[in-house]
Amino acid sequence: MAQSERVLDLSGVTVRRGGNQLLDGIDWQVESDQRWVVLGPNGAGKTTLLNLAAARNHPTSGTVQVLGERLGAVDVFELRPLIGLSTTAVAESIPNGEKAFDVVRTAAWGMMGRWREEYDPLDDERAASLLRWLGVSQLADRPYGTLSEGERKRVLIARALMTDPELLLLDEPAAGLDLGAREALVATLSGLARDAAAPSMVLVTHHVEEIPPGFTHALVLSAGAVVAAGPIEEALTSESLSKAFGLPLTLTANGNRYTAIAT
Ligand SMILES: Nc1ncnc2c1ncn2[C@@H]1O[C@H](COP(=O)(O)OP(=O)(O)OP(=O)(O)O)[C@@H](O)[C@H]1O
Repeated sequence: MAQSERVLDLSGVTVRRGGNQLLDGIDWQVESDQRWVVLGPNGAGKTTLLNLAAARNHPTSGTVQVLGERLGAVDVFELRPLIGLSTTAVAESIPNGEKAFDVVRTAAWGMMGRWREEYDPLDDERAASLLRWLGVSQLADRPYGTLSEGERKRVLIARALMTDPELLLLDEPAAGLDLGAREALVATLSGLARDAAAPSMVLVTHHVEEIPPGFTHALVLSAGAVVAAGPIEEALTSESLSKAFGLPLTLTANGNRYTAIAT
């Protein structure tokens, strides 16, 4: 994309469910050349926010525009193929017996498992090259249920990229990975973040150590409200993290990686 375009535009967004206020007056804009990390404690509303961005949920009040289309005034089934999504809910919907190759390939049809759909050779090539790019092409014929957590995460990111989306949403992609697998995934996502041809990205995480270099912006959430949002070096600070997590934290930047500890 030569020129930056607005891919997400949330204005005064509130989400209420079952008497709970999940999001409270969120204003947030994401441009196509930005890569955002969303941080906050358990229950802050991160997944709720990602589900709005994924056109999987609607706000109770306020407006959400995704890729220039307003939720509530657009057929979400036309919008969803433009959005690559990797979440626990997606991971849990994949049949265990599905081959890794088909986990990726079925995204072309917006399906979770193979049925009677037909694929053209371009779909096959794309699925194979994504598995290769994520370093898991040797697993193409393995049933999804037999993959390790780290292997699954990579296959799910390949699946999220299958439709060549304009927006890529990753919910805790490094959760459950061992140190080596986490570092390898951070490096892969860093490469993607720095690729000008890659989609706009929003990555939800609990841990600053998991922020891939190349991510440009941060949104810090707490109790459904924005604590800080903007360029990562301005929004991600000891102060914003301490406020969000409710304890004194010191954030340290080591080159282009971060650590945070209680002080
Ligand atoms: N359908 C619902 N009805 C009532 N409360 C809900 C509903 N869905 C989510 N919540 C509550 O809304 C809050 C925000 O949930 P959400 O999953 O968005 O948080 P999160 O930041 O992703 O949390 P975590 O880091 O633990 O995954 C939580 O307190 C959750 O219990």
